[in-house]
Amino acid sequence: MDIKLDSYIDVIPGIGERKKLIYNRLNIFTIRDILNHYPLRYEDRRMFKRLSEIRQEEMVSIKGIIQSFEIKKPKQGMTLIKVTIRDGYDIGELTFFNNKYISNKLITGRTIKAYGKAKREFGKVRMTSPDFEFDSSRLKTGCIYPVYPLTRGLSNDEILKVLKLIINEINMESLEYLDGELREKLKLCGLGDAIKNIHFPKDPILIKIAKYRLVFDEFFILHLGLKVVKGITEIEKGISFKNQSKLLDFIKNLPFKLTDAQEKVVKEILSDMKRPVPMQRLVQGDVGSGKTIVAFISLYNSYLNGYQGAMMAPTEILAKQHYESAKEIFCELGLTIHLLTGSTTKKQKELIYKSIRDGECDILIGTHALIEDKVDFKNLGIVITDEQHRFGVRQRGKLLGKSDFTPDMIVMTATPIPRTLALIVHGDLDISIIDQMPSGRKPIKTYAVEKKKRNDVYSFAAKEIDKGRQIYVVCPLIEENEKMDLKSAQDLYESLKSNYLKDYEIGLLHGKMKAKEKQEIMDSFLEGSIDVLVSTTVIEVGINVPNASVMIIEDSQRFGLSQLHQLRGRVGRGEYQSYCVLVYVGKNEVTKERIKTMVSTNDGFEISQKDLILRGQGELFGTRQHGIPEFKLADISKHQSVLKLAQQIGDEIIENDPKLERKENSTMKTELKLRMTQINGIIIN
Ligand SMILES: Nc1ncnc2c1ncn2[C@@H]1O[C@H](COP(=O)(O)OP(=O)(O)OP(=O)(O)O)[C@@H](O)[C@H]1O
Repeated sequence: MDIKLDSYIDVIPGIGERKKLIYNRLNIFTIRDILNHYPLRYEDRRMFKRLSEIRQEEMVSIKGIIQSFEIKKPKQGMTLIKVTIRDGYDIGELTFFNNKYISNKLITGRTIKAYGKAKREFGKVRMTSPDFEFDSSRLKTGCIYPVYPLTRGLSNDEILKVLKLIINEINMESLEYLDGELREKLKLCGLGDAIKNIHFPKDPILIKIAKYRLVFDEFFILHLGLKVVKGITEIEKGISFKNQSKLLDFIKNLPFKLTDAQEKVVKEILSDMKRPVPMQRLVQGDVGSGKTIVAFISLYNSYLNGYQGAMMAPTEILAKQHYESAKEIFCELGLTIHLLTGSTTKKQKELIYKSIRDGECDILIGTHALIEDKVDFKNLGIVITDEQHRFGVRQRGKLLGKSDFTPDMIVMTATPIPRTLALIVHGDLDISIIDQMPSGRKPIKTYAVEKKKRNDVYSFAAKEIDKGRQIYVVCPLIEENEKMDLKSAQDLYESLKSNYLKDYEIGLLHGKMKAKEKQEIMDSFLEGSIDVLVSTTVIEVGINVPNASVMIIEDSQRFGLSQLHQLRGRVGRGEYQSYCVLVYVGKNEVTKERIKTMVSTNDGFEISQKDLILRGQGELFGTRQHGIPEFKLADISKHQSVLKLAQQIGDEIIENDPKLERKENSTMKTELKLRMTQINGIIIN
C-alpha cells in the first residue's frame, strides 16, 4: 500500500466513494486530515477487572473465555445473542442485539474482551451491547480509548482502525519539521510521536505532552506564516507618498482637534506611507474613538501625491455613511468621490467604472462591489478596509490591477482585542491603537434592569426624547432563526407603538429589508424624523448618529460582551450624556458577570479580554471574523503562555531568515506552505 500524507483517504482499503463522502463531511479529505482529526475525549479502559471485583454500574473492561452462546430471534427483525463467559470461577453474560459481526466470530474457548457498563444480577456480571474484541487485540479494551467527533455513517471504531493502519504504514518520523535542538530546548516531543499519542496514548501523561506539541504547532505555524506573508509584502514595490506638506493644513482645518491617540496613529501611518514599501497596518480603536477621520487623512495624503484611494465598508449603510462624511470633509477641496455598492444602478456603475479607469475619481467608497473585476483603477495608492473584509494576498492582487506598485493598505477594526490576540489574528500587519476618546465625551452610563421593570425603562426613554434625543432599541436575538428574529422585532415595534412610546415616531429595521428600505429608515433616523429606532442586530458596527443618547438592549443576556459593547458604542458619540440599558431575565453566573463588566467599564480592550475568558475564543471571534483559522486544539484563552512562546520562537526564526530560504529551514517552509493554504487567502510561494 502506498500511503502518503497527502494521498486522498480512498487509498485506504475499504474506503470507497460513499465512505469518502462521509469522511468529507468531517472535513477529512487526505491522510493528513484524518491524522489531524483529534479525539474529543478519552475513556480510560486500561484496567481489566476480575468479574468478582466489579461494582454495580461500573464502566469497566473485562475478559473471559467463551463458555457458550445462544442466538435467538425473539421477534421478526431482531436477533438476540447471549454469550456466557468465564473468568476463573466467575461467570458473566454479554448480550448483543442484531450484531451480525459477532455472531460469525463466536467460538467456544476463545477469549473475548469487552468494555461497557456492568450490572450485577443474580450473582452474575452482565453487560448489554458492550464494545468487544477478541484475543490479543487492544484497540477497544485494555487501552485508553479515544472518542472522536463523528458524523452519521461513520463509527468511532472505523476511524480507529483507519488511524491504526495509517500510523503503522507511514514513517511517522518524517512528519517532523522542527530541528531536534530547538525541540529539545522547548521541551517539545516529536510531531510523529505527538500524533501517535494523541490517537493511541498508552498513558494520560502522553496525551498532555502530545497536546502541548500540537497546540504549539498550531500557533507557531500560523504566526510564522503571517510573518512570512508580511515579509513577502515588504519586498514588493510600494509607493512613496513624499508630498505631505499640504496635509498639515488639512488637519488644522478639521472641525475638531485630533486626540493625542489619533495624532500618534496618523504619524505612524504617514511615516509608513513615506516608505517605498507597501504599508500593511491595522488600526484598532474602541467604538467611537474616531477611526474614520484617520482613514480620511490617509486617503487625502494619497490624493495629494496624485493617487486614487479606496475605502471599503462591510455594509451599504456604513458605506453610505462614510461617503456622506467624506463629501462633507472634502467638499471644499475639489475631490471627486464616488459611492459604489450593490444598489448602485447599472448606469451609474458604468459611469463610475469609467471615472475610476480614467483617474478622474479620487476616492471610491463602497462595499465589496469595490473588488469586482470591472473596477479598474488608473493609479490606486491606498486601500482602506475593515477586518471582516481584509484581503488575502490573492484579492490584493486583484486590486493591484496593472500597476507595478502595491498600494498601501489599512485595516480598520472596531473590535479591540488584547495585543497577543491581535498578533495571532493580524500577525501580518503592523498595529496602531487609538486608545483615547475625543474630548468632551461623557462616559456612557450603563444600567441593568430586570425585564419585569421595563416600564420604567421606556418612561425614562420618553423623557430623553422629550429633551430632543433619539433612542435605539435592540430586540432579543434569537439564534439562527431569522424568521423568529423578525417576529420578535415586529412584536416589540407594535408594543412600543401601541403602548410604551405611542406618542413618538418609531422606525423598524431588520435583516429581511431591502438595502434601499434600510437606507431610508437610517436616513430618517439620522435626520431626526424618527425618534426611536427598533432594530434587530442589523444596527451594524459603525453607525454614527451623535444625537442618539439611549441604547436599550432587550434580553441582553442573549448577547456576548463584545457585542453588547459594540451596540452600546452606538450612543455616546456626541456631546450628550448617554445611557445604555441592559434589560435582562435570568440570573445565571455568566449573565451576572457580563452585566457586572458592562456596568463597571467602558473600555473595549478590557471587555474583550473578559469576553475571551467568559466565552472562549470561538465565541469571541464567532463566524463574523473572517480569516481566522479554526484551531483544533489550541485555545487562545487557555493557552496564552504557549502562544507567547510560539510567537517568540517564530519571530526569532524570521529575524534570521525572513523568507525561510536557508537550507536548515526548508522542511519548515514546506510544512508552512502546506498548512497555510488552508487559511483563507494566504498562499506562500
Ligand atoms: N478628535 C475628535 N474630536 C471630536 N470629535 C471627534 C474626533 N474624532 C472623531 N470625532 C467624532 O466622533 C464620532 C465618532 O467617530 P467615528 O465614527 O470615526 O468613530 P469610530 O472609531 O469609527 O467608531 P466605530 O468603531 O463605532 O465605528 C464622529 O462623529 C466623529 O466626527
